[in-house]
Amino acid sequence: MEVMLTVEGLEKSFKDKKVLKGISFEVRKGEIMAILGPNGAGKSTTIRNIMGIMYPDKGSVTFHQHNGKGIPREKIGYLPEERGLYKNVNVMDILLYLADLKDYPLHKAKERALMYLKKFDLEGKEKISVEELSKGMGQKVQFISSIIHEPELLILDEPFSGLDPVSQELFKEEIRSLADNGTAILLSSHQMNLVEEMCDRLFMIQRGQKVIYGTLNDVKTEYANFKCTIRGLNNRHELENIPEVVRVEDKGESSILYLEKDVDPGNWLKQLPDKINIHELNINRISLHEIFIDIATDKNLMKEGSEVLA
Ligand SMILES: Nc1ncnc2c1ncn2[C@@H]1O[C@H](COP(=O)(O)OP(=O)(O)OP(=O)(O)O)[C@@H](O)[C@H]1O
Repeated sequence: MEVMLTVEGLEKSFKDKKVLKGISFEVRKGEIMAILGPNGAGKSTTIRNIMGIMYPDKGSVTFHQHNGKGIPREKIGYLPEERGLYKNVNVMDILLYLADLKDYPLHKAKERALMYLKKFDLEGKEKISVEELSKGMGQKVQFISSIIHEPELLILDEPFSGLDPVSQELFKEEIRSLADNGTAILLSSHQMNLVEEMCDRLFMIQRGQKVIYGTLNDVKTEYANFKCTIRGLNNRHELENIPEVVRVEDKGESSILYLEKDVDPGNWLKQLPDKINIHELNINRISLHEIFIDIATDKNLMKEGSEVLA
């Protein structure tokens, strides 16, 4: 797949604090690349450096063959973490104004604005002033403003925050459909369930450094060992002594058994001791949410220095 954006060796310090310590990744045409990490990890700083809101101390950002100040910004759409549109302007005017700033033809912008307002349940709201919109409605308008000019690269910083579940679904579907139509998407979000459902590849930062980079499948195969949830009263010690169990978490009447990497769940089940009390049993791979918590809290299911590369 064609590479749209290349981020190479980004380093950034604020005063004497180094916030980015050599961040490198790429975003390809038609894919959703998630950028993940705990609060303060450096996601928004990375995005701001890509957007030219600030410039890195070291490293480069290349969009197609352009870099630095030569990047054609009209081909990029950006939904910043900080929400905010001009307040006393009506919805259509602000959308047309922002499309015009990207040199997008007015008649096409108007058509697309009406189409998207309808899609996001804002039909008939084009004449009302932005300050009359609810927070979620405002966010929908801001999202529309980031895609109205048909950008080739779309950068979304926390697009789902503050949205109700129905609106989250609408955003999710639209983002997926943009990617399917060729837009390269860089998505930062803390909603791991949504990321897991949507993204093709992911890049995880911890303290300004890469900890994971790869396809969702690779990451799950590499880090997401199986876990077995058993409902039934059991002695923790006995559960811990079952072969290939790494750790056991007690949840009252149920226990979660985390299994070693590369365990074949079918074979593992066959050798469960008879004395284990089982009312219900589930085997699943660890979710992205759990992988994230493990890394962010330094519990580390991962081995030192291991990484997945696309
Ligand atoms: N303008 C700034 N001046 C000084 N420090 C900053 C500035 N912007 C960010 N930082 C610091 O850089 C680090 C990374 O911040 P950043 O906003 O990139 O994190 P983030 O991963 O986006 O976090 P969150 O999930 O909380 O949005 C933090 O320690 C933050 O305090």
